[in-house]
Amino acid sequence: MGEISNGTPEISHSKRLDYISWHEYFMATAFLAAKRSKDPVTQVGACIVSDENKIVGIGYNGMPIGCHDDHFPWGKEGHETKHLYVCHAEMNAIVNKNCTTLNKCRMYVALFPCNECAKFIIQSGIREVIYMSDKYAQKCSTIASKKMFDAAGVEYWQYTPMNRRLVIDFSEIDWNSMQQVPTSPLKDLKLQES
Ligand SMILES: O=c1ccn([C@H]2C[C@H](O)[C@@H](COP(=O)(O)O)O2)c(=O)[nH]1
Ligand SMILES: [Zn+2]
Repeated sequence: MGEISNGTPEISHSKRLDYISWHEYFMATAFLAAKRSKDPVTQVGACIVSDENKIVGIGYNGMPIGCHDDHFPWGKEGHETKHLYVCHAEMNAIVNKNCTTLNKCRMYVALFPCNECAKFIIQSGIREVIYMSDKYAQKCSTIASKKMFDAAGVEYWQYTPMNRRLVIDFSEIDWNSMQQVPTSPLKDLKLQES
């Protein structure tokens, strides 16, 4: 929005062109979820999307309900490791689903799913997996995942972002332009109270 000479904001009648794509939106949502992870090494987020581009499930890697983040291990060495306890992002996204079926859905995920998650993905009906990192491509679990996806007909492909950076800077938000304009004294009063 620009400004015309008398100080009145100029409203554009054509649509914005710098909006993000569906892929960017859903992958960014997966990465936003990953920011909730307490894992010091690998933070994973997953976002499940219906064939109508509606988000139907989100998850990140974290300890199970009731297993406090501060009472369970986050290390990788020794007998007591995080791997015994952490719920994977994909599994959490699937169990968090807010619809009856995930048939024909796709999953956006920060890391290529392990073999256990691949089983969940296949059984849930998800048909496509879009991932960013394949850092464990050489591990048996990743090789097994790909073998199962190929056999089950689940498509998977690595996402390459169009934009290198996607920033949400709260300090840049123009709060004045987002405030509701009071229309009546009653509404004005309600706004002041809240
Ligand atoms: O399919 C997967 C595989 C792994 N995760 C989680 C589980 C752990 O919290 C980390 C992996 O930790 P490393 O230190 O990199 O071994 O990622 C997942 O959510 N989904
Ligand atoms: Zn997994």
